[in-house]
Amino acid sequence: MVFLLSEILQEYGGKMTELAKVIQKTVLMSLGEELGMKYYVSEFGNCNGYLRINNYSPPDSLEQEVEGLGMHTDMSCITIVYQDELGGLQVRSKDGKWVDILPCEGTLVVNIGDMLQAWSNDKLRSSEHRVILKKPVNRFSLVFFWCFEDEKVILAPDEVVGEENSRIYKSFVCSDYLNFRLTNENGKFEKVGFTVKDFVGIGSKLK
Ligand SMILES: O=C(O)CCC(=O)C(=O)O
Ligand SMILES: [Fe+2]
Repeated sequence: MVFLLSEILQEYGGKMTELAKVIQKTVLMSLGEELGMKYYVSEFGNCNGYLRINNYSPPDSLEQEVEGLGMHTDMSCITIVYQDELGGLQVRSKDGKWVDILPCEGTLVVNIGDMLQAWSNDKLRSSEHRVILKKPVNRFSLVFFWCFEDEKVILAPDEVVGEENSRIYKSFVCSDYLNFRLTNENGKFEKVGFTVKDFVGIGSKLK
């Protein structure tokens, strides 16, 4: 059984890695074809994938809205999400409204994460999202996080910032941001809403 599971993970993980690479390249090309080709390997060539299986227990009561996962941003470059047929994934719009991402057979959802937001100097935006539990049954999702290597120093290249724009983020080490989000009270986004902009945004009052 363990053997079988590891085989499945290996097979699935390999496919997801291939898919993540294609999506990552496509997203970078949206910033400019030449730029995408140039940085896809040099900057994103050592990315790693992490697969998470989420199993949400049914809520005790459905009288009020129950959050299975509170509002957050992903710490990845990109995230690929498969949610089961129950739905419940929501993304926050620019004006702060929650928009349902309805499940659709054969469809995966792709989020931009904080690392890509910082690397692209906000040209690509990390989505604020959450999960609402709507039915009295377990909900499952499979989430594949495509991330920079821990030791990577993240700094938007001058070409990405653009001549007329100013740089929004100081350079930072990937694992320092992960630690900030995972261990520091300030970084617990669902509590205080601090994200990569608060961590290394130029002009951030945090430090
Ligand atoms: O369960 C979902 O649909 C999304 C989960 C999610 O956003 C996450 O694991 O970061
Ligand atoms: Fe997420």
